[in-house]
Amino acid sequence: MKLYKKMKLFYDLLSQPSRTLFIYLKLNKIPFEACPVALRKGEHLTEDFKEKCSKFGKVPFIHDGDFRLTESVAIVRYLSEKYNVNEPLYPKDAQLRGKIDEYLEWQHHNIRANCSMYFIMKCIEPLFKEVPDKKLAAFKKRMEKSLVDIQELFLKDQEYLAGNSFTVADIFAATEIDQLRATGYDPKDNRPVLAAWLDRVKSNCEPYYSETHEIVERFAKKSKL
Ligand SMILES: N[C@@H](CCC(=O)N[C@@H](CS)C(=O)NCC(=O)O)C(=O)O
Repeated sequence: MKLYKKMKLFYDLLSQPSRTLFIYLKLNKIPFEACPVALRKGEHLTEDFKEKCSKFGKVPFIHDGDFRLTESVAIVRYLSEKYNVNEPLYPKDAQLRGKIDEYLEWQHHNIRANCSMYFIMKCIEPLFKEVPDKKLAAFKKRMEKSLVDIQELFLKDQEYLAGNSFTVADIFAATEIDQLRATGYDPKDNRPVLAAWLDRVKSNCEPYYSETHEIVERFAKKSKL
């Protein structure tokens, strides 16, 4: 009998792309061994970690036997090919996939950069140094511009980011946008289009959405105290 080793996913649920991959794997019923890495404890900062685990010293990453891969978007593409689970979250159809990839390329310098920088300025940097109000305001402005773009450039005439079907692009975006609640900022406020989309994405991902966002929920509650 041939014994297959399960792929290992290294992640921290406080990391947006980690939550995306966790949800993606669960929705596609791809078996994996969950290997949490506690970023807050600095478990990823050692040279040993970089050499043996992830050359970039970041999560998420996978070990699939001897094969190691970092970068969440690259991992989704690898998994969709390896497990042939393209439909419906990352369809093979050239035009459908083109639209998903359009968002995935756009997000790096927009939603990903601007929402995570606001989170860092509001929740992480103050643990080490004072963040001037002016600096925080500048990051807030960029983050809000990205939210406007999501509504106006992507959701104007369609239900989801890449068309009228729920895809992996929506999972990537929702995990970034929802994390803003941990800073005490509700991205749904005064944005009915974005709010309705976020609710749709969440219900497509349940029960894994709630499972992976428990930590965001905890931060959000704390931010209101
Ligand atoms: N582009 C990467 C981003 C990876 C990344 O920035 N991970 C963060 C958590 S969200 C991390 O591990 N940060 C630890 C550090 O930079 O020390 C991906 O999509 O996988």
